Amino acid sequence: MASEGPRPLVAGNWKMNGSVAMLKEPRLLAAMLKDVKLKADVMVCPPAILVRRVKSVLKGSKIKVGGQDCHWAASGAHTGDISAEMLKEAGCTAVIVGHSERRTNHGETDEIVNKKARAVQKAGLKAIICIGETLEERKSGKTLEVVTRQLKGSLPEGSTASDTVIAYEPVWAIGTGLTPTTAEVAEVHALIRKELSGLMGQDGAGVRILYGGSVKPSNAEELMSQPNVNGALVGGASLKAADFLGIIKVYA
Ligand SMILES: O=C(CO)COP(=O)(O)O
Repeated sequence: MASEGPRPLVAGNWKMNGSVAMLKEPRLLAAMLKDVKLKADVMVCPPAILVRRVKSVLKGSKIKVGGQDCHWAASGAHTGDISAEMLKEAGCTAVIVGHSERRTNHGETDEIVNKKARAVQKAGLKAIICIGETLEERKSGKTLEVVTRQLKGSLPEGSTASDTVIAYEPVWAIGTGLTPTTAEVAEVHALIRKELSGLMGQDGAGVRILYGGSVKPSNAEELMSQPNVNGALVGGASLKAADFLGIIKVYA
């Protein structure tokens, strides 16, 4: 049973994967979901260069398209970057910001993530803000402290339930096949909910809190049934329509 709360979101983060040949997967997914009544929103976040093509393949389906990152400025001298406005024009309704791979590989701090999230919200899109502890931080008992600090630092002032999604992704669970226990997931999600209520007031209850990190068809049901887990951010298992469907079906 999926847990109570805001309408869930299952989002697939393709990361730096995808090609024109791979467009058959979202096409297949749209066909498979055509007559399924879902209690969740579904989204795919391909590399920016594929957004328009994925959008066109998904035309007429319920599946939404999101970006994986953006610059905090709307335009300007930022070679190699793209803005939230550009992703919006290409058909995105959300943008992931602060993924741990961006934080680690591109030195993104909470302050940078906050600016990016604000730019996404200003463009009229949903910011999917990622937070999560490293293995070292978990082992030294710092998980709750780290998650609280990242949340407070990365969430723009004035965020609302309709323009904000939080994704809790323990860094050590990403792409490793490892997941926290259900009790550990529930503990962190409860903390995030409490902090959101403190920061946003009543709106905090309506923010979707996704779990991400080695979500697969075989563990999705158990993870998604934890209190305050309102969907998933899926990496590897979102690349094949059949696997992604196996996760989405938790909400069918
Ligand atoms: O980082 C993730 C999604 O953003 C999770 O990746 P995996 O599902 O491949 O572990």
